[in-house]
Amino acid sequence: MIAISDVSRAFKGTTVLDHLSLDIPAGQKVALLGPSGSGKTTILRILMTLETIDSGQILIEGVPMYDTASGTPHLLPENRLRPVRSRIGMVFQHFGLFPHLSVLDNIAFPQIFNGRARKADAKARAHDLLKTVGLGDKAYLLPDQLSGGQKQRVAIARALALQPDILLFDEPTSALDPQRVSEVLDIFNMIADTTGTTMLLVTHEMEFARRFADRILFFDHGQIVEDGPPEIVFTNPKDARTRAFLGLPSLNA
Ligand SMILES: Nc1ncnc2c1ncn2[C@@H]1O[C@H](COP(=O)(O)OP(=O)(O)OP(=O)(O)O)[C@@H](O)[C@H]1O
Repeated sequence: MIAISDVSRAFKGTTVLDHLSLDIPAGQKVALLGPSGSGKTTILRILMTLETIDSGQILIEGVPMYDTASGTPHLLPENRLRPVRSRIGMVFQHFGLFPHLSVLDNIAFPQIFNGRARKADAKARAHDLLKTVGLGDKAYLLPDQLSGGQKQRVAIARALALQPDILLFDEPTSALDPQRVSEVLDIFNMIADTTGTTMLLVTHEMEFARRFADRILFFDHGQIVEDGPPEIVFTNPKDARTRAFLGLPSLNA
């Protein structure tokens, strides 16, 4: 369970997240949609502790990320954050693979670096994960020898290697052609079905969101203005901003 309570964040005086509250139960598949600059990526970066909050609190499985005793939230020290952080993995838009390491080592390295596995076990697990994402025969290639869709799958396998409870994706399909998009969708659904991982995805692709998510959050100016299952949010949203974004007529028209 992710519990985001009354979180605000401003950059240079501009509010990017505005008293945002949101609970995400374990195992949910959530797509974050909305106009550019509405705060979608910022919330993922905050969950990854790549960014901090100005006010509010975030709990991951009941464990706080911030000390709020002084009134201002301070990120907890590294040793206390580690159990929270180890539950969350992120797949970045441009994959973030190490170009000089083989595909196999890209997946094995974080496990070794994080002290999760010895070299031989990490490599064995990397082989298994490569098979899972359909790249069993690409283990010894370098990332640059793969297509965009294949790199994306390696990045997913690498995130899965650390067995996160929560996986975050920032525009996972933006670098892919339509056929690859559908392959990635299949893999996402397979991960959700077989591991029960909570998945949060920022995307501009409505069709991908519709086919992937069981919950759609529509952001506007750092607030959630629509929250519901895809069959409702895409066909009959309540909020005027969501309707305008989706090209639907106003309810008052
Ligand atoms: N570290 C930062 N420093 C200054 N401004 C930032 C920083 N991070 C984000 N912003 C600004 O905050 C706003 C929200 O950014 P964010 O990336 O969360 O939007 P988004 O909804 O994900 O947009 P997009 O759909 O274009 O990716 C933007 O105006 C962005 O320029």
